[in-house]
Amino acid sequence: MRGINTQTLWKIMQLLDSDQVESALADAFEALIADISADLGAIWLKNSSTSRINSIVSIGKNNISGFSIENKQGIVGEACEAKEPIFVSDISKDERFPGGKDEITGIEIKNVYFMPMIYRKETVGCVEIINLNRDELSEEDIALIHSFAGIITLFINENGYSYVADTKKKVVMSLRDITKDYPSGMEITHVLKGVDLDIYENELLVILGESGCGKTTLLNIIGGMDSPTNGEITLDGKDFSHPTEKELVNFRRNYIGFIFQSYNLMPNLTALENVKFISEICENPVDPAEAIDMVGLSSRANNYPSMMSGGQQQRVSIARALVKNPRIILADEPTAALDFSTGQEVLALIEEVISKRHTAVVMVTHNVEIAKMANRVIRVRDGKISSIRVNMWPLHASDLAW
Ligand SMILES: Nc1ncnc2c1ncn2[C@@H]1O[C@H](COP(=O)(O)OP(=O)(O)OP(=O)(O)O)[C@@H](O)[C@H]1O
Repeated sequence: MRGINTQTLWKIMQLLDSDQVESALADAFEALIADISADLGAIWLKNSSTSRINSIVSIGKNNISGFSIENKQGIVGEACEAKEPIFVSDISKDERFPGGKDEITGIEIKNVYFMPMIYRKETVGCVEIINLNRDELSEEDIALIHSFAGIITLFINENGYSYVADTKKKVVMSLRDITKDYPSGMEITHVLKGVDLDIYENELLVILGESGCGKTTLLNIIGGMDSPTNGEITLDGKDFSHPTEKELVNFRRNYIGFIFQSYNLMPNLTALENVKFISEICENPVDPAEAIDMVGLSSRANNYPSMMSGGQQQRVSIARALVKNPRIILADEPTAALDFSTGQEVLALIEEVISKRHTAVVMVTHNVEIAKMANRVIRVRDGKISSIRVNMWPLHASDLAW
């Protein structure tokens, strides 16, 4: 019988001395999923104080980790209660999956395997393995899943690691099955191939991915600067899939703040004027002087961009985003042009904005260190979200190092 392969074992071993638990769990889980050729999966943990079961790591195209399951409900809860694995070989024939779909994610699944994680007779969570097309899991696959669940259960208990559910998360924007095609000559380039994503109030969502995978395209669609080819968008629960040009302009003006790598300030306007200029075109602005004060630049309010350092210019651009009182701030590589300590100060400011103003910040970066301060990290691969990780213990910007 096949054992856990060296790479998966190595990833699991890394768990033992990792302070980035979700990240290490996700890496180990990703290796297991690849090893057994499964499509998607999630690791769920039980919150011992509420019995709520939350997905803490998910691998695959859907935001499974954004979900939690109320006490004892759902099939994950069923597996946890029964303390027995549940294998559903064809969910279209199982009444627990109405319409032949997973009721939480809406994904069309062929089969799914739930392996409860049991420590000293107590269930601490569940490993879920999802196959979109495959018929059966082999005995070897099941043995691997069992070994994996056993090892991570031990690890989780050794480390006293548990999940505290956040029940108050409010979705600002939802994207469902978003695609984006660009014509290139006689061909069509499929840049986004079905993205599902919820953006929550009061969170830092970091988007990582290789160059050319579609991050900026996704950011542009979230910001209303580009339209998807297909898919649905909801804003505060209302459909926004087919906005008129006027609605789009209003959306960009009032809903979204932008922070760019290159600041994009008007050179002939002072710091305060750059911020005022934006405040005059939106509906519900903050006082521009207050926005300048919030970014710690009151003494520089009358300076022109050329008289300011890169870090100070980026602070002005944050004030300019803030002054709109936006629901979402989009930040495209906001620290890429800054040295380490200035970049860290800018990130600390972004952290403060999220905590004080409850704004969602969606940040694209190539810097994986920054992902450690995110509430969630999504990885885009070849036009799809390949994983979403919930970071239970985000670091403060001041604790980052690169
Ligand atoms: N307007 C466009 N017309 C045609 N192709 C485009 C257009 N915009 C982007 N693309 C293509 O879409 C793909 C994804 O581009 P995108 O800028 O979203 O990637 P990215 O992940 O942000 O890359 P990077 O990290 O290098 O900024 C690339 O192959 C790019 O060439």
